[in-house]
Amino acid sequence: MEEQVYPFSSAVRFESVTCQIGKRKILDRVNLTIKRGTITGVLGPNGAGKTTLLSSIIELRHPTSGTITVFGEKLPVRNKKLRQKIGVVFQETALYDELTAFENLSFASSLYNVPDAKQRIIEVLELLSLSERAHERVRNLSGGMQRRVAIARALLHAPALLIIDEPTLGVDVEARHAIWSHLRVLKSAGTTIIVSTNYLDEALALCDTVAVLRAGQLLTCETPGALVARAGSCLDIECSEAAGTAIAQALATVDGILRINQAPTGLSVFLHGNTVPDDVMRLVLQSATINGFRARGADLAEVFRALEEVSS
Ligand SMILES: Nc1ncnc2c1ncn2[C@@H]1O[C@H](COP(=O)(O)OP(=O)(O)OP(=O)(O)O)[C@@H](O)[C@H]1O
Repeated sequence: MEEQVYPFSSAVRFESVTCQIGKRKILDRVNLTIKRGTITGVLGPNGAGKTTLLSSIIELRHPTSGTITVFGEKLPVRNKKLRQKIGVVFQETALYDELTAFENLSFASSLYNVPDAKQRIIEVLELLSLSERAHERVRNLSGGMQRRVAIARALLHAPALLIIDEPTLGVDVEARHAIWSHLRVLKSAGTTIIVSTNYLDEALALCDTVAVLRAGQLLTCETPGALVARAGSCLDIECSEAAGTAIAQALATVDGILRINQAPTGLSVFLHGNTVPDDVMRLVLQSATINGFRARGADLAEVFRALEEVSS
């Protein structure tokens, strides 16, 4: 894929980056530019290479070939200055369960020599809406709150770039929204954020740009809206197999229909972003009797299928 060129200066730039283990390419000639002050989602199924991509920015993985530039410095770098600009939250929160949120942050700030630590801890707890629970043991906090404590810890040294592997993995819906909202606030304060995710709704809700990885290859890098528009919206129609065949025939030549997937229990009709579902439903009802239908956005698997159709 052609590299996306942005008018703004970049926080991170991957140029033809390949990470190979044995014969296997975990990342395969990835070209990607991440703008400063944006939230970029790295989206892909399990094993796509998301964690490897994030780890390579902090030099836990080293490319076999290609170049990674972070805030203008080419990796590998030998000074600690660059590392101090980056905060990282990986899937394991690695908090001390028996310590309070405040004590966890206090311990971390002593390790990283955070200046004016107490004040900064109060600030980050406030930022993540954790002040009221600051003196409770971490093991008594919900999964979502523990995740927020981990994010607070990564922010202690006020990093310009925050990298989070699966920010809302295993947290409930309410906590997901709270985390997204905190990340948006951080972005508006100028922090560049990179998150990996398996969830399309997370990418839609949170990200300015989505880099889609599959088997180590960057399939595309675009806005979440553009990504979803590729797969369009979908009408799931419940009907008999015979009715499904009749509907598929009736819709075969209709403009604005991307594709039709037929199954014995009905069919899924994928519509172009501009197509009005009600117009299509009128044609459906004229051509056969159905048991029911629902309109929905495309899911991640369908977005991948749409991308595969373009690249094949
Ligand atoms: N050290 C290693 N040795 C061999 N294979 C590895 C190693 N590290 C990663 N892999 C493989 O590389 C692929 C990409 O791994 P990675 O963890 O980057 O994917 P991911 O997209 O983050 O997956 P997940 O969503 O499951 O976290 C996987 O198939 C993984 O098994």
